[in-house]
Amino acid sequence: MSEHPADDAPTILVLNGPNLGRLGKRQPEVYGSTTLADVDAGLQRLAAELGVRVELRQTDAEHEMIGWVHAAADARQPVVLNPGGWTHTSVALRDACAELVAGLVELHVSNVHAREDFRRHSYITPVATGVVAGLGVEGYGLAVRFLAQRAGRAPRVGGDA
Ligand SMILES: O=C1C[C@@](O)(C(=O)O)C[C@@H](O)[C@@H]1O
Repeated sequence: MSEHPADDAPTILVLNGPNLGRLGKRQPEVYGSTTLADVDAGLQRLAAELGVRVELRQTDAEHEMIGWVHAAADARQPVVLNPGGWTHTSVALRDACAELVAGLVELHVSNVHAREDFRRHSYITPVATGVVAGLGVEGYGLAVRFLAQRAGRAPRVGGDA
């Protein structure tokens, strides 16, 4: 456990797509009452514990998100991505994500498989390392923990076999 990440500590990007800036007030019966600012605060505490950096961002603009993914690909950074509605619509975002090499966790706060049919198809899943869905905002921390472990910065979830 380290309070201050080392100079070479990896930065895990936590990228959020459209409407996720409204977490906390948006359909609380589906997405809960935690805001994205609350999620960020929790992730910063976790990052300090794991010895990594976490940078959380949100945008409603697809070109901005694609630019962030390109930069993450060039910098070989691990990414947690909640693509929001682009999950089900965006070939362009999937093509950008296909370039990521340091791990991509696709994350959904809600259980997309228990909702409308159109939410069951994701353009992102085939190019993701794995998917977290339906665990509420807790999923963000689990995804960060997984990517930190993958980067060699945290004990394996469940311990070493
Ligand atoms: O905006 C969102 C949020 C979501 O990605 C989730 O976090 O559960 C699920 C998507 O279907 C939806 O469009």
